[in-house]
Amino acid sequence: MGLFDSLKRGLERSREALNEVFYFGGEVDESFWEELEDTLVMGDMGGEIAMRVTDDLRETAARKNLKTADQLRAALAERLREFFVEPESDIFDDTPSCVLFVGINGAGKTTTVGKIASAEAEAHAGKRVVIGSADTFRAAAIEQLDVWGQRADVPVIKRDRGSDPASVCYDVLDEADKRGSDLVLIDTAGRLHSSPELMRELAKVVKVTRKRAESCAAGPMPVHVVLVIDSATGQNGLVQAEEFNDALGLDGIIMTKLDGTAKGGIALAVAEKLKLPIYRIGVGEQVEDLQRFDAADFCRALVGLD
Ligand SMILES: Nc1nc2c(ncn2[C@@H]2O[C@H](COP(=O)(O)OP(=O)(O)OP(=O)(O)O)[C@@H](O)[C@H]2O)c(=O)[nH]1
Repeated sequence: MGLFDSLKRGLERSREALNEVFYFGGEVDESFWEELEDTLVMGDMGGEIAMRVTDDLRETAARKNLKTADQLRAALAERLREFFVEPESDIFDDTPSCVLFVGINGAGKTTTVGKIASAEAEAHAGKRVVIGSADTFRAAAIEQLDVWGQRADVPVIKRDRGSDPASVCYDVLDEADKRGSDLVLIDTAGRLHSSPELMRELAKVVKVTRKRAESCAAGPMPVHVVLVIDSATGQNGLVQAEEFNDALGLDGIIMTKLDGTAKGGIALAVAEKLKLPIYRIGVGEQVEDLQRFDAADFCRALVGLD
């Protein structure tokens, strides 16, 4: 299945709901606009964005005399596209780079680190990738990363369960520095954004990593903090993103599980509210189920265009 097809399949729920709205017989009337707004709200975009999009589309339709379902669909996809932020560069391509993966429990951090390590090691022969396991809380996370590391032939730097995650990150950077690594991917333990103590611990992890990364032998290594969000968490994903951003200053987002029951709108709500780029999306559990985020494709898939 092509990338666009798997995205389309993942966003099926939103597409089907919008298909019903666009299945109007004759003229676009008041009820069309009401249904459109309701459907966008149900798609996890949030009331404010849904209202803004509907109002703007209504104005565009009147100005450009858009009447057919196809014309309106295309205009909707274009309007939605405007909410997304283009990254200045790709943090996994533009090396040297150290990326810290943060997020709530079970969001898909460990799996995403593994998928990216595999994809980057495979796509670029000679690229020196290293995985750091700073999830010292969940023993299975270390084992999971070991499996991904072996599969991708990428070293995994780890310490015993219960070790201080900030000092693990220091050691990971030390090791990466010695090896002359290009890309350092660090998994952190899942935590609730509502736990001040765990968020403080994470802020320390980020601070220590940044500090050590400044003094790499080959020059300072940029550190990026990426929030991994399970798309199926709906509007709660926005609360998570705001809290993690307040505590850490995020650089970007990765949305996982867009293949499941996700409706997709949360990606848009987070991108719009925090003005952060989405670097990758997860559309399954396997190594190949990770895509670069393409806002135009995403919006077309969301509204049911091919
Ligand atoms: N369907 C689907 N499942 C995914 C995706 N990404 C991750 N998963 C699954 O989600 C579950 C949790 O993933 P993990 O990577 O262990 O999550 P985590 O964020 O590291 O978890 P904690 O360490 O507990 O915080 C696993 O069963 C993964 O296979 C995705 O894009 N699609």
